[in-house]
Amino acid sequence: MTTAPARAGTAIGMAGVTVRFSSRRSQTTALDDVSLDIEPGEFVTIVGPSGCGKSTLLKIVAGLVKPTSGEVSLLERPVRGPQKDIGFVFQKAALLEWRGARANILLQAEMRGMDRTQAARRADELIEMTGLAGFERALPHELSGGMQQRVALCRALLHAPPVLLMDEPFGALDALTREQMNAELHRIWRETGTTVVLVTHSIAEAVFLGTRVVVMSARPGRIVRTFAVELPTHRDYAQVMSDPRFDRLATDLRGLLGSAAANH
Ligand SMILES: Nc1ncnc2c1ncn2[C@@H]1O[C@H](COP(=O)(O)OP(=O)(O)OP(=O)(O)O)[C@@H](O)[C@H]1O
Repeated sequence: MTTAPARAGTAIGMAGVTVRFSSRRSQTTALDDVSLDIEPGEFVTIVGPSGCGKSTLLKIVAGLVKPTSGEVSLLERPVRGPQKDIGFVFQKAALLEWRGARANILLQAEMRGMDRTQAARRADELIEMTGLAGFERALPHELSGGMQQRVALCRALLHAPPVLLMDEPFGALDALTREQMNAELHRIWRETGTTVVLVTHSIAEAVFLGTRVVVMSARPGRIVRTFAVELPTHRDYAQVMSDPRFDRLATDLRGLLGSAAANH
């Protein structure tokens, strides 16, 4: 499997980022003075109450939303518009209903004008890696929710982006499928070396996947605290769940977020 290119320096940099949305009737401060540096190869998970600006933070990095003030960089270059060096996975897989799984994955290649042979090889590697083999031609409605998200993940990884942004990608899945997807994503992250930023409402998911957990406050979103996750890089789901270090961190996070926001 091709690994994301190793890069020195900062993968994502945010300094004093504030985002205000204005309409004729109201003004919302979604992010307030957010500063965060993410190193290449990190897996940063972001938790916080609903509406605190988590999705906005990802969109800022992707260049889809412009900060009202502050600086954002991706791979040490200032973000001035939509970024190509990223993959983005949303809560809904957003697949084309009339295309099979493999053709949906290859959409990424078509949009980017990638070399067809190389893209096809990469698609097959990813299909293998995510357990989609045998379902290449299946249409989205013939796939389970978990499989649809696997297709979306493969599509986001097709061009081997150095940075992968994920906005509650497993929020709509049942608990068991979600655990499986967590374990798979963790393995894919280890194998590819991609820098990942994942937004989640699940404390368990944040701790299991993260090398660092960022906790945000209710709107206007600020970073309350970041926690380094003191768990081995190689993680087994069942083992992690019974690890006292997991329990301690999950308890700390729950305390910070308050029971209303916790969805463990
Ligand atoms: N394009 C927009 N125009 C106006 N307001 C917006 C826009 N995008 C987001 N907001 C507002 O900014 C705030 C933060 O939204 P955002 O979607 O980033 O929060 P979130 O933490 O991801 O929420 P959730 O956890 O519920 O998905 C919300 O109050 C939202 O209504």
